Amino acid sequence: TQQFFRPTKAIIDLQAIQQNVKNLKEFLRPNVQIIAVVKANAYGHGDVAVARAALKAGATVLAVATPDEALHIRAHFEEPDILILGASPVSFAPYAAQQRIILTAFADDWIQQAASLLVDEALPLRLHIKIDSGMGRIGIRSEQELLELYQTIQSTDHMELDGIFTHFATADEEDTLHFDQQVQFFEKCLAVIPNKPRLVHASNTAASLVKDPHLQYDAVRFGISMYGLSPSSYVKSILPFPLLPAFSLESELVHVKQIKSGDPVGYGATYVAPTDMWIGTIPIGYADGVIRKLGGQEVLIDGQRMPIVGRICMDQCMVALPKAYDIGEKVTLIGRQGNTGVSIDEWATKLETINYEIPCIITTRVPRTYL
Ligand SMILES: Cc1ncc(COP(=O)(O)O)c(CNc2conc2O)c1O
Repeated sequence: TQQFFRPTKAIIDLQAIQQNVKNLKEFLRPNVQIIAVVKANAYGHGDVAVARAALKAGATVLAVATPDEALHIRAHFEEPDILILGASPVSFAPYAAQQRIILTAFADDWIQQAASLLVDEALPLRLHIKIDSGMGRIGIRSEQELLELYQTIQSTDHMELDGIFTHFATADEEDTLHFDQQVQFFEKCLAVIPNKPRLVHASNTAASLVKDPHLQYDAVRFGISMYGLSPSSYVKSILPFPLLPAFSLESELVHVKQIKSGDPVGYGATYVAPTDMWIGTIPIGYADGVIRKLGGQEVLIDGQRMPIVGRICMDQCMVALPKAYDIGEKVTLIGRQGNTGVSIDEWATKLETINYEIPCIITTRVPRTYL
């Protein structure tokens, strides 16, 4: 494996991933399968390592967003089913059949075009029909459309209907109006198809944790809380079991200096030392995902919270220190030191976004290492 000389790294706790999956498995109705959602490089945690941990802990299916993610996963895992949750180009159909990758179907003409590319395939292409019950993204939106698609797949060689699913837009919210309407439409869809396919699934993390167990159907799609994060503050207030955060972001001080009152720090000289003080420099910047809007965010050094000062640079940022520290002093940007912590949720609040986005924006320049 490649050696990294810069001390900046993300640390992924695979035991936490496994424990989160095990806790969910215990919580679900018996025989409900776990589809581990490892798309977007496992929400920035490293898809191969997370997939291995999730499978070890009881997940049976891996879900990704794109054909390229699916091929990358299949290259590391011979056995498990892989489901592409998003749209795949028709041209990918033969590769999916060969590589036993399950595709999401929701358009009749896509089926017709794909069929023409499958004539020489030994293995059938497995499909899950996507129902757009109120997410407004991809999927069929009427029972009529569903029946047509169902019939087309049934009458097409080299294709097999393996599943049917929908995705909830508001499962993580307290108000259930829209959610109930989505369930109602999905149930109507299930009622009109002649035979139930192998895997009916609808629930994401939020629905799996806080909604009627009936909605677990044959499998749930487990994403955000596999990484130890709660889908929303509402869900966080009623979690059925504790979540173990898996993501930490660490570096070290590479320079420490004392500056005088009035001395400037960073681009634009926007920060001016209010007194004589110590400044540390950390080799991480916005090209690593520590975007400039994080200016002022506190990091952990020596078990204490200290603020980033001055504008965050592309590769470095500066921190106000209470005293001198040695070069190499550990800096925790996300994670814990003793009983002090900076969480992904804290970054999300500061950046006026959701926790999902934070590990995803930590760029590939930051190596993912594993516990
Ligand atoms: C179709 C589908 N199923 C399951 C999940 C997992 O959801 P969870 O992480 O809440 O468990 C997602 C997440 N998709 C996205 C998460 O953030 N933006 C998205 O589009 C999804 O798009």
